[in-house]
Amino acid sequence: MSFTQYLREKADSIWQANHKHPFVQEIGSGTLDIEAFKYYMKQDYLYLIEYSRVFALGAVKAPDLETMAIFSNYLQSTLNEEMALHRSYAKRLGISEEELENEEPAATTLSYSSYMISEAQKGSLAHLIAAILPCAWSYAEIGQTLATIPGAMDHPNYGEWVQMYQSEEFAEIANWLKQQLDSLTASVNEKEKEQLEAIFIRSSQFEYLFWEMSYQQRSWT
Ligand SMILES: Cc1ncc(C[n+]2csc(CCO)c2C)c(N)n1
Repeated sequence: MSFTQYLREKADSIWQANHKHPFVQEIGSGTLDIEAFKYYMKQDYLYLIEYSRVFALGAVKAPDLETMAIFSNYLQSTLNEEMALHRSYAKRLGISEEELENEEPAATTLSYSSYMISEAQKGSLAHLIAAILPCAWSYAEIGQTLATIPGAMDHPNYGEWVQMYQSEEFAEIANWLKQQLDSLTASVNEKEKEQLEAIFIRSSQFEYLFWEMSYQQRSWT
């Protein structure tokens, strides 16, 4: 079994809880409260700004030009494609760009993004990837699952979101990160594997907390 498959199995109960979370389920059924979605969009925009910085750190830590170029491509596609969807959604939902950028991070947004940046800064490239892989991989998995629900991709509010995350492009990002982590861990010792597992689990738990925060529209209290 590959290391990333091992991580996926270790985190399975958390990932199942993410799939079953009412925020995710109600995006699929189209019944999610639009105010919760607006709250999510504003917080996720802040999260993606910090996630982009981790891709930039990936380019800094890359061992060769090819890897560096791929991290730089992902940095540009997050800033200009994934975040463009947030900007266009926001406009449609009546949230201005100014409001998006001036949103205050909620406790979970701040702790999740600070956690990723901290692991990315202090660790190796493998640590950096372990921190961001659950984000890319779980969204690809969720997008593909929701896409099988009749009508989910055509829903006036949530259809575009499902279309984006079920796309081949996002599956490719997750697959590339998995391949990198598998090859970087081919010759690392057990102690380092345990550290990477702890990071992967922690980010998977943060994914759960992010759905929960959004569903409750909870900031700091
Ligand atoms: C809390 C949260 N977790 C994961 C994603 C999804 N995501 C973030 S970056 C990326 C890959 C590169 O664009 C993906 C799939 C999100 N939007 N918000």
